[in-house]
Amino acid sequence: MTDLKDGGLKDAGNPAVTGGAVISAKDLDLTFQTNDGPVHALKGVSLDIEKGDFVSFIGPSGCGKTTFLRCMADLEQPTGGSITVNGVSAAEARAARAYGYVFQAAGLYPWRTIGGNISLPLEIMGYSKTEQRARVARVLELVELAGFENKFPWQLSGGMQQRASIARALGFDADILLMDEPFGALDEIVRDHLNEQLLKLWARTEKTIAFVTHSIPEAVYLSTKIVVMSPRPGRITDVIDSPLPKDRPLDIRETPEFLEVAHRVREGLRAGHGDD
Ligand SMILES: Nc1ncnc2c1ncn2[C@@H]1O[C@H](COP(=O)(O)OP(=O)(O)OP(=O)(O)O)[C@@H](O)[C@H]1O
Repeated sequence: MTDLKDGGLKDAGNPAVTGGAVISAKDLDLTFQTNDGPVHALKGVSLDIEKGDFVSFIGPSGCGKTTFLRCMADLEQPTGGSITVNGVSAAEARAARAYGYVFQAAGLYPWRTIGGNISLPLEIMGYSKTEQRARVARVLELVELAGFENKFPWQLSGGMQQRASIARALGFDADILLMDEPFGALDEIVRDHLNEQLLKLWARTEKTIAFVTHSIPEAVYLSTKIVVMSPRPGRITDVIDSPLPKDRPLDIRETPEFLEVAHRVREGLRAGHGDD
């Protein structure tokens, strides 16, 4: 399922971001043609994601969150509107390896060690062995998996495997990380811990992150901006700029500010349902 070319990150400097949005969608539409007729997945979706933003997408199942992320990654072609990534088309950004993509399932090759999995895209891109080793060590340290390089995926817990998959997506130093429900399959305690680690990683690396989730607390805890989507055809019904400080201990989730944002997200989800 995981295409490593898609999970890779580009090497050269980012193209043409000169102050504008890192990701900019304008009036995006996507209709899939299926045997059962057209499926209208996205309708009139417009959004700007600025450099350094942590943007979460939340909405009911089938509302087009993954489809939108895949449009950013040039893995789906919109049937209307436009999208730019780093100031160029999604296709050009993909060719320049502008982003790392983390899937819901870690998608690690069981016959390769953790280090081997992380270095695979680097190998494909022709990095020297020395450079590969240095990069693997650096990203493993970033996801707090230093020392696990020679383990095989099955020797790691689900949460550790997901961290390894994040490390793989960090290998090329792209400034954009696209994450599709990376922690959806994990239990709550592990998820809390990974949420904390992801925030630290984001603060350290200053990446721009687009993150799909079903969890209101996860969206509110992680994001600088929360995008609420409606049931199909997926539209954006609310964009909430988080008032929470960047530094967020887990117990911030019990503060009135946090609960207020969570309430607004919940209301947005309800209102979206009401439109149908
Ligand atoms: N390749 C495809 N061909 C046909 N229909 C598709 C395709 N990909 C997605 N869809 C449909 O488009 C709609 C949006 O799907 P998408 O996966 O983007 O939703 P989602 O919000 O990410 O859902 P979930 O939260 O369940 O993962 C769904 O109705 C889905 O069945």
